[in-house]
Amino acid sequence: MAFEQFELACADNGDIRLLQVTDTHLFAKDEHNLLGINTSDSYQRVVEEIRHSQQSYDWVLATGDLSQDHSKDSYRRFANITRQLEKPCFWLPGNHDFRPHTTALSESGIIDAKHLISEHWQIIMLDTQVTGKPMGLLSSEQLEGLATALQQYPEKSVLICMHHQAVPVGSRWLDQHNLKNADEFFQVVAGCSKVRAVLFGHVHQNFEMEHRGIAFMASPSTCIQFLPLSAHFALDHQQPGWRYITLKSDGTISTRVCRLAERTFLPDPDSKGY
Ligand SMILES: Nc1ncnc2c1ncn2[C@@H]1O[C@@H]2COP(=O)(O)O[C@H]2[C@H]1O
Ligand SMILES: [Fe+2]
Repeated sequence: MAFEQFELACADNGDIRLLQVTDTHLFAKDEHNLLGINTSDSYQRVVEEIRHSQQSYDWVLATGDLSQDHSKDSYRRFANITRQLEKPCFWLPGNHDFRPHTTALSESGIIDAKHLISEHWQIIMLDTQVTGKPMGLLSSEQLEGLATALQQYPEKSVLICMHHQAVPVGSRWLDQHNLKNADEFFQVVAGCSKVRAVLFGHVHQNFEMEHRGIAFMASPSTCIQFLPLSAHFALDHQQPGWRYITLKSDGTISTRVCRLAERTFLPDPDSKGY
């Protein structure tokens, strides 16, 4: 199995400049919220802040859990807010996404391609969803597609994106919902020294760690934040955020996480989960 390919143009200096938004958890209805945060308002504020920032980016990557209520309208809402960024957006599914209704994404201009190719880099967007379960798993088709992509362009540096964490983030309650066959994933990437980074969502926090020579990076959600290194479910009062990533032509990466400055979005302190 091979993934459908999409050619990525680079900036004048050869860089691939990315913006990651993740875990928007949107609803169809304007007034619905997740643990006290109106997820539409928080994503809209994030997009406004990105528009006002000086940082340039050419492509948007959305790394799953775009919807919280499974509705087609929640995916239309995602596309409508994301459109304001005025850059092409690629997406991959998280555990909360509902595949029969994600068709609303492509109908609204969000790009479905999962294998993005540029002169010096390839970006591979993997599907780790197990329908109805919070944990992640790479199917044999996904592992085969990954292996095929790595073999096809052995000279290109690689960024792999997926929703779930392939390495523990250090919170017991959250790490039980991890990528269950991370060992199989590592077997496939072990054959390729060009894998530079794995970018993920799901953990609703800024996380950066090097493991087996690969940079693992997760980013704040655009809505609720989980408290890092907590054994039990706990929310953080940090604000919604996003990440910029620059893939340079020499195979190196520079990255930066940003958050909303004003403390507008505060979750319900009595939340026990969702
Ligand atoms: N209190 C909790 N304990 C364990 N898991 C939870 C709890 N609350 C929510 N979850 C699950 O953990 C997941 C982590 O992030 P998600 O947004 O994917 O969705 C969350 C839920 O599926
Ligand atoms: Fe998730």
